Amino acid sequence: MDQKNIRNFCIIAHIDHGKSTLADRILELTDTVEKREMKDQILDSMDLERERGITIKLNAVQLVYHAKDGQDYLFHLIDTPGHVDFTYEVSRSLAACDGAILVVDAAQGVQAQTLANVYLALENDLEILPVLNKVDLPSAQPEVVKKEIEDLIGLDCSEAVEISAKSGLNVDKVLEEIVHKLPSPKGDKDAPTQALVFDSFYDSYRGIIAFVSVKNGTIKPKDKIRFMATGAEYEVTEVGVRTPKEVVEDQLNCGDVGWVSAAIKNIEDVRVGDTITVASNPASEPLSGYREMHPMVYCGLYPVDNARYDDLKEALSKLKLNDAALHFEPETSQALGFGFRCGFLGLLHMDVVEERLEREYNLSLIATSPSVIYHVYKTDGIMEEIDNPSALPEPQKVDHIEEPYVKCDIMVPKEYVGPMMDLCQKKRGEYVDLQVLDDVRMMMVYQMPLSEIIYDFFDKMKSCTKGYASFDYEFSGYRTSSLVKMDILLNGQIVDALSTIVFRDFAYNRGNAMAVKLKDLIPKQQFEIPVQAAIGGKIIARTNIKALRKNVLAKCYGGDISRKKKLLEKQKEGKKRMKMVGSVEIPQEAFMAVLSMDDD
Ligand SMILES: Nc1nc2c(ncn2[C@@H]2O[C@H](COP(=O)(O)OP(=O)(O)OP(=O)(O)O)[C@@H](O)[C@H]2O)c(=O)[nH]1
Repeated sequence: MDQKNIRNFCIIAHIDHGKSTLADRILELTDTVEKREMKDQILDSMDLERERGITIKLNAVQLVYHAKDGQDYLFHLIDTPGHVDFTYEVSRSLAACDGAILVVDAAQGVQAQTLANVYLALENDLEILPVLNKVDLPSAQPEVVKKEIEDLIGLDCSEAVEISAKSGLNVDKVLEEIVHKLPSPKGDKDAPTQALVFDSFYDSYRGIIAFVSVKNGTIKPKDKIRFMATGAEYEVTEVGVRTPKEVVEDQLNCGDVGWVSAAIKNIEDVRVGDTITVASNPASEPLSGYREMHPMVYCGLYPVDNARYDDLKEALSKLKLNDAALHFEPETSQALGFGFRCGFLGLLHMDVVEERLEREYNLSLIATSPSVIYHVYKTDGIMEEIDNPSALPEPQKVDHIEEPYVKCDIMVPKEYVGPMMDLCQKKRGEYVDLQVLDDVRMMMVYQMPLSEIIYDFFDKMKSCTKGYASFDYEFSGYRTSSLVKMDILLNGQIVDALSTIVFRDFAYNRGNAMAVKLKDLIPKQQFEIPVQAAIGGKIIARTNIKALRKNVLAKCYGGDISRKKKLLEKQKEGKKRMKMVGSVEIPQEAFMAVLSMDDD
């Protein structure tokens, strides 16, 4: 198709404003997906996404639109996630596009991630098309929200289409707007090939498949391609697009968004953000890639069955192809054995990775409590980056510790400013600014320690504002804090995987809350187990898990052996996610206790 009839765009929005629903309607209206195959949120192809109702991965699909001017247009649509943890996916999608549809919920108005995603789109020089969604809702106020978009973002909304992605109202008008208002790709078909790798995944038959946006030149089977960052070369076996089914094509041209298969077996060779060129006529420069993402949150992942260490290693390498923001390196724990220290962009990301490893790679895992990266300045003048509390040097060797801070932008209705300020204060937040956004809302700006945000800030914010607040944060630097390592002892033994780094003034409360929570979570065993929290050898909290004398076989009168077997099986099932540490069996939940305890 003629390059001027191609439109590459993505849909951006705050979480739940209706991106995936709009994508569904667009696929329907363009007959991309047959009616009988249509299901809700069709681009959310992972089971996990459908169950949770959120988009985790970007998804690219090609469709043909017969426009009112009588011409056919080729659209490449990329659906993107809305949650702050997946901003990395969004920024990659944006770099593959020329335009973006900005979906704003006409009842909720502009939210924190609406702004964050618009800024990302502007950084990538994208043309932005504002669309007001959910106008079917009685609470929708499209005119008010349009004004909000104009005032807060500075986008002209005089021609913004008012739609209901749910019913399909006016979605046809959005398609026409895409044709008339978004630009076509600018590249040159005859120039040396430059294709941006924006995603990849591992296919057990074909090897690694790379998703690319071809910015210049072409890619076709038999071409010898070169990954410009790694220098690896492969012969292309097949190219194609997704519609959303995989379709094989003769070649990918400048302006196309599709996949390249080249029997790539070495995971290290394919990096998201790299540029593919053709070795016989190589481009002199790679395309500008993406900002390297640095994980914000770390935790240890260990196989429940130590024998599956190598499987976990392979699974992490494969998953990384599909999730460029995931980092991992081997580590050992006295309590848990061999595993990996993994870095994530946030807690939701961590949760999703763990669940994908379990589902897609059939692993049973123990995850340790999440931690941020601390800068530990030792008395010998050396600074160590510590992402695992148990690796913190002895207190006498530590001069001072710095922790990461983030700048939080919180949008909140006026009546909740008070409770929200209380919450920020409790979380060691430092007030920066308070601005009036419009008649109803304020924007609060705080500097906060990241470690306070990653635990339960989001849930607490939701409950103290009845779900009306939204927030976004970005890393703002390291600051010195009074921090100490808190150890947990079970049966008199320190369990390294349960150590945490806490703010000194919070230590007693946290220690108590942790001991109480562990008492709840660790099942009673044949003997009494003392649970203690300690700082530098000093016990600050203590409780006991009482002994239990439960005989599961007591209920089996007589000699019914099959029933006996069943009961034993059942007991074994229950133990699956348990890890024997010393003489105490600890369930997975206990390692995450810090996330769910109430220490206020
Ligand atoms: N009433 C109404 N509900 C809608 C409309 N569009 C979407 N929804 C609902 O809003 C919810 C969120 O829609 P999604 O399309 O999943 O939102 P999303 O922006 O893709 O969410 P993430 O991918 O998780 O960021 C779903 O329950 C939809 O059914 C609409 O036009 N009207």
